[in-house]
Amino acid sequence: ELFTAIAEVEHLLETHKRIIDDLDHYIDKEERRLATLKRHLNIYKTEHERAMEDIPNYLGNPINAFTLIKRLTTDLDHIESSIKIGTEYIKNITMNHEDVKYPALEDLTGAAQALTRLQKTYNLDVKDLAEGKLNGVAYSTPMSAGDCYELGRALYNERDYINARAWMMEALRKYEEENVPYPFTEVDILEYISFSYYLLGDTRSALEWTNKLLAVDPKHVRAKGNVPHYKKSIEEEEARLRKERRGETGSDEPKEKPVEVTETDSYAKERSAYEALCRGEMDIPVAVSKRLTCRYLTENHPFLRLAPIKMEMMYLSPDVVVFHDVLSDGEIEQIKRMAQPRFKRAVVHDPKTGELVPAHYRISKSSWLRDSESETIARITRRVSHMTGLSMDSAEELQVVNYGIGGHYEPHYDFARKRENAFSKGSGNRIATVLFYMSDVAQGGATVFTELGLSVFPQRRAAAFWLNLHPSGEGDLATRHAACPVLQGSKWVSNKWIHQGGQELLFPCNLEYQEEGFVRKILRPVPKTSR
Ligand SMILES: O=C(O)CCC(=O)C(=O)O
Ligand SMILES: [Fe+2]
Repeated sequence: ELFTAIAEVEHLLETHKRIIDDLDHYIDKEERRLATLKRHLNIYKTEHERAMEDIPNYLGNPINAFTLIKRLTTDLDHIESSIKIGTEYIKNITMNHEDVKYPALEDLTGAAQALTRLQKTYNLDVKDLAEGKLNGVAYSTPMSAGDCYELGRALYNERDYINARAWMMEALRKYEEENVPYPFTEVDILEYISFSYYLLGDTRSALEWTNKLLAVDPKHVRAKGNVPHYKKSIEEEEARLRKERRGETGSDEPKEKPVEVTETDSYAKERSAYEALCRGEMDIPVAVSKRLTCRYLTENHPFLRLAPIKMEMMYLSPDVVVFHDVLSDGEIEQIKRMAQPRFKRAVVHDPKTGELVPAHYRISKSSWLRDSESETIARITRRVSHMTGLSMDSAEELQVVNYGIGGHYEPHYDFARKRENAFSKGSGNRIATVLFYMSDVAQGGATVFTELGLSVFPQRRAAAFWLNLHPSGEGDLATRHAACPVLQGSKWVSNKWIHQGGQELLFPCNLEYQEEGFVRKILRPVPKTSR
């Protein structure tokens, strides 16, 4: 599960370095198969140097992270099998190094899925990505035919035939250009392309590509076997179409079904808003934006008179606020140092079993820090109280999160929707969220509010704040939000979730819905007369 946090992928560079050393030694001893080995070694070396120049920037690039994992999984298998020739020394590279971490095939799949997620969310062109370009600008080393093939294979095994086909097409193009020996052949690529077409229901194209395959290898048994099968299903399809054109539908069903709004429709609508927001393509309504202001917050606590907090309104009703420069660089480094050794892959509640399980829609690693562990953490909790005017009596510990390769968290609410979950700890539901940004993110990684049409891009040292509940205590559905996939960079955040318990006197509940200026009211704005 290395792929679920970029900070963990960094360990692989040590492993990466070991492999370089071993291979170097081996080449001194053995001259056979030198061509293949040297090619691999050169890639490892160049990439490693590039990585060492600026590790966070290098690993923050998901293509680099993918190819790094690939070099340490499937490429390594190929290396091992191509150098079997009597060298006990190098036979088991992976066995000699028990002290370093190796990625597993699951990491390769995770990284491949991440690339597809990024490609879909940010409308990236497969060809550009394969060339190592992002929005036309150089982004990473161009991918090789082998990289594209391995990515296509991982996607095929995940049954993502559309993307598998797109990457296999790139593999084919590069294979023809590169002219280097690979453990797979052009025929293998052609076979993946035709199977993908077939499985996508495009039998004509499947047949066309099978014929291309047979032109290269006329004896290919599986391909020869498939041709009559494809032809038959094309004929059947044509017969059905002819029949339909003659008006013989063969059933009494009405031709046009009534339009219903289904769950899938609302899912698709949210999905497209989510992706557009991630790309920063949506603006909030002018009626809201023209009323947005910034000011210094000085009133919540006497301490703020000495150190006012810069407060920027991002949305009104429900209010979303960003406080600027509320963490220091030293605090951020200390939080990361404390959190990382305890990282666990993020889990979500399985609504069926109620158990905590890893999920593809939340790719990150996280851990929890208590106030009692360090004065820094306790100070940050006090600052949250000053910032928000809320009691920390029932707040959760500080949750520290690092996102993985293409890491994200799909649209969700922070409050518990089931009564039994909302009151399980006796402290009530999560009334408010303070989300600290502990890194800038070069590209992607916005926090987006799908109901509001609001994108908040991370700014190191800032914190976003909003209330999740109406004054009545009911969850505010307008607070639905998500963390967009990280396109470039390593995104670190921490969450402080504040509960209802302890706010009773500060902030009495009533039966109203989230009213105008709810957050602004808690933050006790300067009275109008003094403005
Ligand atoms: O990382 C983000 O931008 C949002 C994270 C989030 O919503 C959560 O952890 O609940
Ligand atoms: Fe959240």
